[in-house]
Amino acid sequence: MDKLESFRNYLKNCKSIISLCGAGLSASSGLPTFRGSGGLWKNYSSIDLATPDAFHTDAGLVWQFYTFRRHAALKAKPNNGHKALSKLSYLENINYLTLTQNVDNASRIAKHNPKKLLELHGNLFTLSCTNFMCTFKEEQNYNHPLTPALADCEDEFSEGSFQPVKEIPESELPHCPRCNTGLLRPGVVWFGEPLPLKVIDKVDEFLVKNDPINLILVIGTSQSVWPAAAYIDRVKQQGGKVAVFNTEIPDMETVENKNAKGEYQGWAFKGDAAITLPLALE
Ligand SMILES: CC(C)NC(=O)[C@H](Cc1c[nH]c2ccccc12)NC(=O)[C@H](CCCC/N=C(/NCCC(=O)O)S[C@H]1O[C@H](COP(=O)(O)OP(=O)(O)OC[C@H]2O[C@@H](n3cnc4c(N)ncnc43)[C@H](O)[C@@H]2O)[C@@H](O)[C@H]1O)NC(=O)OCc1ccccc1
Repeated sequence: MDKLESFRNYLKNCKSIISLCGAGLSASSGLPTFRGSGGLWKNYSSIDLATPDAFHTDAGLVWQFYTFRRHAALKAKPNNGHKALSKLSYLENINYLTLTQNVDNASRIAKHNPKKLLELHGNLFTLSCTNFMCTFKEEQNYNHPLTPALADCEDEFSEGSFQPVKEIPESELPHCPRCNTGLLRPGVVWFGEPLPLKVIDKVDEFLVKNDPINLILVIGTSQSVWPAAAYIDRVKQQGGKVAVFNTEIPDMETVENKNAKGEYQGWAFKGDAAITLPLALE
C-alpha cells in the first residue's frame, strides 16, 4: 500500500487529530520563515529581536521589525495549505484542534474555525500596552503604518542592499490610547516569555478530554521552539501517529518507522505544504 493510501486509510478512522504548524505553512504565501533567511532580518537575528530585552533596549528597532512583518502579512494571501486546515476544522465527526506557532494571521484570513484554532505565540495584529498598570489590549488592528515614523519599514532591501534601520525616538512610536503613557507592543510571545496560560490550558484540556489523540499533523516547522515542539511527544505518548509535511525531512525513515510488514507507523510528506497537505487531506 503506498504512503498516501496508507495515510488516508488511517485518517478516515481517526477520532481525534491535532495540527502543529510553523512558518513553512506560510512560506508559499510569500512570508519569510525564521530559518529560511538564515533567521535574519537586515542582518539582525530575528530571535534576538523577538525578546523583551530588545524592546527595552531599542523599541524603535523592534517596531521597525514588526512593522515589516505586519506589512508582509497584510499583503500575503492564505495558500491551499491554510485552506485545507480550515476545511478540516469544520468537520463534525472528529475532535480537532490547530496549534499554530505563526503570528501572521493567515489561518484566520483562511476562515479557519476560530473555536479550533490556537495561536500559541500570539498575533502580529494584536496590540497591548506595556504599562503594567494598564490592561489595554486590542485585537485585529490592521492599521499600517501605526505611526508616521514607521511609514517606510515595508521593504527589507532597497536597491538590493538592506534598507538602513532608523533611529526612532519612543515619542514617535505607537502609544496606548487608554493610559496615553505606555508604549504599545505587538501581541506576540517573545522568547523568554511564557505562553498565555489560557492557551496552554486549552491545549491540555483538549489533550486530556480526547485522549488518545490518534494523529498529529506536523506542518512546516523545524520543531526547534519550546514548549510548542513538545506537543508532538505528548501525542506519541498517547499512542498517536505523526505525519510530517516539510520541504526538508532529514529523518524520513524514523518518521515512517515501518514495521516488519512494511506498514507505515508514521508519514513523511516531503514538499511544499501548500501542495502536499491538501492532497493528503483530500
Ligand atoms: C530557540 C529555542 C531553542 N528557544 C526556545 O524554545 C525558548 C527557550 C526554551 C524554553 N524551553 C526550552 C527547552 C529547551 C531549549 C530552549 C527552551 N522558548 C521560549 O522562550 C518560550 C517562548 C517561545 C515563543 C517565542 N516566540 C515566537 N514567535 C513569536 C514572536 C515572533 O514571531 O516574532 S517563536 C517563532 O519562532 C519559531 C520558528 O519556528 P518555525 O515556525 O518552525 O520556523 P522555522 O523557520 O524554524 O522552520 C521553518 C520550517 O518550515 C520548513 N519549510 C520551509 N518552507 C516550507 C514549505 N513551503 N512547506 C513546508 N515546509 C516548509 C523548513 O524546512 C523548516 O523546517 C516559531 O515558533 C515562531 O512562532 N518561552 C518560554 O520558554 O518561557 C519560559 C518561561 C516560563 C515561565 C516564566 C517565564 C518564562
